[in-house]
Amino acid sequence: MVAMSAPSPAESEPQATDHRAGFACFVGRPNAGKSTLTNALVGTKVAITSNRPQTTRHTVRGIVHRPDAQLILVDTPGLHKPRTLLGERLNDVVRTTWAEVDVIGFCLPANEKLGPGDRFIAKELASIKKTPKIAIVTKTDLVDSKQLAEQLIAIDQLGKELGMEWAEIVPVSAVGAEEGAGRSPSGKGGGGRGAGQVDLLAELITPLLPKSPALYPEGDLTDEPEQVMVAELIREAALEGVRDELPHSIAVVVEEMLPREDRPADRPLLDIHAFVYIERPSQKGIIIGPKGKRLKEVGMKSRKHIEALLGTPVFLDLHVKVAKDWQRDPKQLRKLGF
Ligand SMILES: Nc1nc2c(ncn2[C@@H]2O[C@H](COP(=O)(O)OP(=O)(O)OP(=O)(O)O)[C@@H](O)[C@H]2O)c(=O)[nH]1
Repeated sequence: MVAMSAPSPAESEPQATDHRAGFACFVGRPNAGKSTLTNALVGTKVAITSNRPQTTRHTVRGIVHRPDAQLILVDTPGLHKPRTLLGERLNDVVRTTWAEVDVIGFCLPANEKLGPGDRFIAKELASIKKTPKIAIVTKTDLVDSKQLAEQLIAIDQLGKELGMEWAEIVPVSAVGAEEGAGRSPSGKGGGGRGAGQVDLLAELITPLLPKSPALYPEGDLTDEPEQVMVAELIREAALEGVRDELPHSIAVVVEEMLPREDRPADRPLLDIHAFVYIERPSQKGIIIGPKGKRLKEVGMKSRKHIEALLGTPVFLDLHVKVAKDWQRDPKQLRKLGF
């Protein structure tokens, strides 16, 4: 790090010396609201969200640009009991990330009592001494103020029990703050406060980041390759409405993204060819649906999101392929990007 000099009398560029930049990650059990919060902070849909647990596979970085700081968000999968090789690798990814970031945000939903899953993560967090931890109470729009207060106290106590000091305990609602969040709040709490609370969170994280000039060019929202982002959006659409046993069996790989030739400059079209991988032939029918209806819907839905992300019209060509037991096969895992 560059040593900071004493404030110059001219005070010509205070922002340059006070600027901070660094990495933060959100942890918490599945469904705690990590991806939604990442999107709300970044202000666009970069991490996939779903009402199903453990949908986040790739470490998607969202970049928050503020006048005084650049916050790079690393979105990790949930930490859970590993049952497969994939599970083990995901847990390794999580722990490595925790040790490397400047701040950890521990997400705890306001509407669910602290459980064994939260304690398991909190214990692991307590063992990472150096990284400051912020407790983030998510989904505050789903509870009343009494329930929120109880949760804040419980979290404070949990920290004390584990001999861990929270740098902050911050309540947030991402509803109303995120473009595309779309789910309506229950009306119990203060819906619509979302954006302000999310900004406050960014403000509280900023002083915990090291002093540094911006690390990414202004305007960059993520450094994930576009193909990975596109694959995530397709996977999200494919997961919608499928039965519980399927989510872990779906992987998406974008094989090719090419601008269509012979198009006038003002009417470009991007051809995207992607494969939806499943583990067993019996799962094919579920994904494709009667007369291909489901797959068509998946294509239409994800195409809209992809077009919004890339800012260009897209022709999406989706194929379903069986990659037998890909979760247990290291070679297949590598091929699928894990
Ligand atoms: N009402 C409300 N719902 C929220 C809020 N934040 C997230 N949710 C919902 O909670 C569910 C889970 O949110 P995610 O952001 O996908 O949770 P996650 O922690 O990233 O989940 P994994 O990827 O499974 O680890 C989704 O249905 C979200 O719409 C919030 O502030 N208010």
